[in-house]
Amino acid sequence: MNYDLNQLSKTQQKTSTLTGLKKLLQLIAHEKPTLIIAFFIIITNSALNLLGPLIIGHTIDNYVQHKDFHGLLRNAAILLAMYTAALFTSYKQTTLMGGVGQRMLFTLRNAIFNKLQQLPVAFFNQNKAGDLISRVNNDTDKLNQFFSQSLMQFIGNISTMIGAGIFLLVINFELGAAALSPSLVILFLTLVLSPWIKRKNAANLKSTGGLSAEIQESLGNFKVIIAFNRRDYFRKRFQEANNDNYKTAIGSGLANNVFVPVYGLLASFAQLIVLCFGIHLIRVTTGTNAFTIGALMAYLIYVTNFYNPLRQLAALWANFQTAMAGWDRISQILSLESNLAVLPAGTAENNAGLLEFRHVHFSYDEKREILHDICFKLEQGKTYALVGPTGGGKTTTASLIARLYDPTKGMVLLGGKDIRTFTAEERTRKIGFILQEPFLFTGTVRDNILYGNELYKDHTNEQMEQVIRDANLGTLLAIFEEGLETKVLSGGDSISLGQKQLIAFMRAVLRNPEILILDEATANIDTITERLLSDILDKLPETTTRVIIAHRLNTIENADEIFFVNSGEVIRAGSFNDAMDLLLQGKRVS
Ligand SMILES: Nc1ncnc2c1ncn2[C@@H]1O[C@H](COP(=O)(O)OP(=O)(O)OP(=O)(O)O)[C@@H](O)[C@H]1O
Repeated sequence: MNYDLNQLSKTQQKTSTLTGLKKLLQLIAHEKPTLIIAFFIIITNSALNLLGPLIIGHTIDNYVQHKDFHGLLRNAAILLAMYTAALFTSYKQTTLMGGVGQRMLFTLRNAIFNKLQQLPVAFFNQNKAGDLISRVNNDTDKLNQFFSQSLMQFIGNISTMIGAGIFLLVINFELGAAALSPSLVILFLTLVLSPWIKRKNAANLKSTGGLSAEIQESLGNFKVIIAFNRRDYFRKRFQEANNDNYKTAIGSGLANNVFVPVYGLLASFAQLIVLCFGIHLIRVTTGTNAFTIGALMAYLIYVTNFYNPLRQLAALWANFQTAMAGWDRISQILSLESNLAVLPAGTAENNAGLLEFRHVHFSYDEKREILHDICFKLEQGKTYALVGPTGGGKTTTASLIARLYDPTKGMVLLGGKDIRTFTAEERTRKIGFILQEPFLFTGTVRDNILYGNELYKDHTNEQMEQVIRDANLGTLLAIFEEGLETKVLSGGDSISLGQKQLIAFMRAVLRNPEILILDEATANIDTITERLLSDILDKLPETTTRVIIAHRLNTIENADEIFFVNSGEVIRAGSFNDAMDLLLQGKRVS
């Protein structure tokens, strides 16, 4: 299954703005009461602002022209009260929507992070961490900016525009229609150019993700870069990514602002129409139908009330398109499903052994099959060794035992049942995997040993030390100067690689798994400590099955059975000497 977010099929990648918006609104469905209150507040705000020009027109015609100072003062007081109320509603709306935006950001980041936790290893093989970080941080923030700052302005501006439009048409239909006609050009341009604007913003977000991936890669590998003096190479790669980001940022900036001058021009044009047509109407109309100077003033203000929000909408529309482009990138993650689904529980087969590979085929991608038609069984309590040349497929075989991947064909059975019927919790309780490159989290040795192990989480350090001694791991813990409280930094740079492997070893053994897989788990450990580990392995419960991958043959001397893994085949090597022969000759015995 393809998990590369930057190579998704066109249909997976492209969602229309409307579908995207609908999905997004589902995410904030629980905010409905707040949104409704905010909506009414904004409508009130627009209504208060829209009544202003009517009162001003009325004041000019009835009080200013007749020099009625009392009437003028009364209307001025009404206007002051209305504008103060508008200020209050505007403030209230900002605080309400700011809260919605932040809560949405919080929910969204949680949703993405939870989804990332559910996705299979293949997803992380195919995507760069930097790009994922950019999606979780940068793209969600674009949505937050739109929801907390722009959405209500958006609604407010639209309602002000609609209100102003209605007033313009009701007071004098012909003049109103003439004043509104330039806005049709804007509507047309908006409809035509929106997909282009969204595309430009999507390209910019993608290149920001690429830039973030580049930074992450060079920071994560700084030792290699310094050791090989490859600073120039990474500087060049960063410059290219930065250059790309710069170009796409210019492109999106241009697209986002392309409307602004056009809006300004059309707004001035509309005012000119109102002025000319209005003066003409004042000249030609008389009596009760007379078009007054007050009406013309009100008209000019309504035209401003109509076109100013329209101009602001240009900027808001760009925010909206950026938010939608960000949302597309986020929903690409949210819509992915793990291909490691749990199947309904079935009945266990008899005589299936503890673990069985039944005609298993596997490939990481469509290009090359790594394992071909593999069949073997592992029995309870036995020790198995996987040996073979580098790149032969040992780690891949072990990864399939632990269900980090599913076979592309065939089946892996655990306790006689399809391994896919076990939940992740059940599976990880039964199978412990010490990876070739153990990863440690920032915290202490204790935090890392207890990672994913709920059993001892409430134990005090003294109780934990006793548990560790009982599991024959006391000598390993003694290697750490401050014992359980020894500090560990993410990536584990504060301790040696061998020490990391010891922590990973303790972590796996304390879970007391039915199958313990050690993938080169002693590769970085001195001979004396290695012997310690070997003793600990010997003292594991008799029922524990051990699967050991090792390049150093002395570590597999005591294995009950040795498998030779090479070129997509896993075959029984027979005795230790046969395995030696196979390794030395690079071929198998028949
Ligand atoms: N994530 C991956 N994506 C694509 N191909 C992979 C991936 N991991 C391993 N491979 C390929 O699969 C083949 C088997 O790799 P594997 O890691 O299983 O070998 P190995 O026997 O464990 O090697 P080593 O002794 O060096 O650890 C190799 O050709 C490797 O290039």
